[in-house]
Amino acid sequence: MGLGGVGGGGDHKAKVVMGEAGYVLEDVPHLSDYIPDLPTFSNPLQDNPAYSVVKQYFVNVDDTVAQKIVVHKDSPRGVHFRRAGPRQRVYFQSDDVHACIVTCGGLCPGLNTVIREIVCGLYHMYGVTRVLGIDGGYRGFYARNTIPLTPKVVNDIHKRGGTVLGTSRGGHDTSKIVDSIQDRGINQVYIIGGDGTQRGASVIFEEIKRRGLKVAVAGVPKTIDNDIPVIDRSFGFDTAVEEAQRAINAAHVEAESVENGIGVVKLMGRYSGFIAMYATLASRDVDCCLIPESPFYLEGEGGLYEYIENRLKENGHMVLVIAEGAGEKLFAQSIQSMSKQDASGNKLLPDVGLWISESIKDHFARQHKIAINLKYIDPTYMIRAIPSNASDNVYCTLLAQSAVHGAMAGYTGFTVGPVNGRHSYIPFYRIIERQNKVVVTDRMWARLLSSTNQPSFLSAKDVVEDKIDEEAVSQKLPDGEVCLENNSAMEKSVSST
Ligand SMILES: Nc1ncnc2c1ncn2[C@@H]1O[C@H](COP(=O)(O)OP(=O)(O)O)[C@@H](O)[C@H]1O
Ligand SMILES: O=P(O)(O)OC[C@H]1O[C@](O)(COP(=O)(O)O)[C@@H](O)[C@@H]1O
Ligand SMILES: [Mg+2]
Repeated sequence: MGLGGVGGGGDHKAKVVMGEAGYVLEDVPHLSDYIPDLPTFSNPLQDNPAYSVVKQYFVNVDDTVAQKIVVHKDSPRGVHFRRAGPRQRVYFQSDDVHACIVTCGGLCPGLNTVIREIVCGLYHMYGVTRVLGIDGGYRGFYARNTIPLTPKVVNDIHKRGGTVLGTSRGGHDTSKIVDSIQDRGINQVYIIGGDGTQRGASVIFEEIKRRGLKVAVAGVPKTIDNDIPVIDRSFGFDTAVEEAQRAINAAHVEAESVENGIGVVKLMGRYSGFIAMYATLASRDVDCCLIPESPFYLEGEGGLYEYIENRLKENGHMVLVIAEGAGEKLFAQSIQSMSKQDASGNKLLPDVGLWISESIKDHFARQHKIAINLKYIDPTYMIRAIPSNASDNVYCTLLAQSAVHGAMAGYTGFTVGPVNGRHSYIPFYRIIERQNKVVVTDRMWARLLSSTNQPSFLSAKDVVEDKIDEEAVSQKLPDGEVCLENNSAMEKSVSST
C-alpha cells in the first residue's frame, strides 16, 4: 500500500500513518501498542458454518475507508479510517474473554438491539460465554449489581424501547470504574452512548492503558440528535424521523380542521436540528422549521410573526416544527433559567415549544387582527422511547458486530460507525472533538427552505459572507477533509474543525 512513516498528527493521542499522494490513515490504538509480545490466535469464525460460505470473510488488514469521497483530479487523498470487520488473527481466546456492556446518557431507539447483537455476536461468532451487563450507566460499574447476559436473556429485547441495562447521566468516576473493571477481570468493555459517553470512554481507555491492562475499550455511538461527527448517521435517527411524522400529521389535522389553526410540534435536537430538518422534509405538511443552527427573529419584516400571518391569510392554517435548542438567544432574553445543567453537565433547556406557542398566541391576541387557534404537541419522549425500526435494527447489528470484531482483533480506544457507507474504526478524539451540525449554507437546508417556503431569517449579505467563510475554512484544511459539496449523507459542520 506504500505507507510512509508514522506521524503525530498534531495530537499526542493520534496514531497517524502517512502514505503517498496525500494519503492519511488516522488509525485506532491497539493493545500491542502498549503490551509487548501479545500472542495471537486464529479467528474462530473460520470454523463458523454461516461464514464459511462467504468468500472473503476477513477484512484485509490494509483496508481503509476514505472520509472524503468527492475528490478532484489533483486533490490529496485525505483522511482514512481503518475498515471494520473480522481479522484472521485475534488477540483473545474465546474462553478468556470476559466482556461487559454499559449504556449511558439519554434513551434512543435501538439501544436494546445493540446490546442484543453484542451478546449474540460474542457468543455465536466467537464462542464467548461470559458477558455482563452494567446496571444503570457509568455509576453502575461501582455502585450497582451486574446483569449476566446470554443470547436467551437478550433474545426479544430488540422489540422493546429503552435499554434493559438502564442508563444514567453523571456519575463518571474514572478510577472507580477502572478499579471495578480490573477487580472483575473484565477484558472487553463495550460502551454505548453519545458524545458525553464517548468522552468518558476515552478517559477510561487512557487509564486502562496507563495501568497496562489487556482490556479492549470499544465505543458504540448513540445519539438520537445525530450530533456525532464523522459517521454518516447515528442509530435511532431514522426511527425518530419516522415517528415524528405521526406528531406532525396530528398537528396538521388539528390545524386544518379549524379556522386559522396553527399546529406546533417540538422535536429533539439540543444543538443539532437534524431530526426537525429531516422530519420536515419527509412530511411536506410543515410550513416552518426552526433549528438551533439557524437563528430567527419574531417581530417585523421577514420575521416569524409576519410569515405566520401571511400563511394563515393564504392557506387558513399552518404547521411549525421547532427543535428543542432553537432560538436559544431569543428565548434567553425572556426566560432566565438557561444556566441550569443536568448531572452530566449538559445545559438544561426550558420548553422552547411552550415558549414559542405562548409568544405566537400573545402576538396575535395583541394584534386583534386574526383570531388564531394553536395546538402544541410535544412528542419528544414518546419518540425516544419506541423500539427501533427495521432499518435501524439492521444498522445496530452492523455496529455491534463491528465493535465485537474490533475488540477481538485487539483494537481499543475506538468508536465504530459508517463513514460514507463503510463501517470503520474511528479514534475517540475524532468523535469528541466537535459536534455534527446542520450546515445552513449547504444544499440540504436550501431544500428545506424551498419545501416550506419559510424565510431564511438571513439577509442575502449574511448568507454570502457565511459561504465565503466556510469556503475559506475548507481550503485551510490540509487534506480538505470536509467536503461542502457532499450532500449524499448528513452534512458535517466545518465551523469547529
Ligand atoms: N467529559 C467527560 N468525561 C467523562 N465522562 C463524561 C464526560 N462527559 C460526560 N460524561 C459521562 O458520560 C455519561 C453520559 O453523558 P451524557 O452527556 O449525559 O449523555 P450522552 O453520552 O448521550 O451525550 C454520563 O455518565 C457522564 O457523566
Ligand atoms: O431529559 P433527558 O433525559 O436529560 O434527555 C433530554 C436530552 O436527551 C437527548 O434526547 C439526547 O441527548 P444525549 O444524546 O446527549 O443523551 C436530547 O435531545 C435531549 O435534550
Ligand atoms: Mg450528548
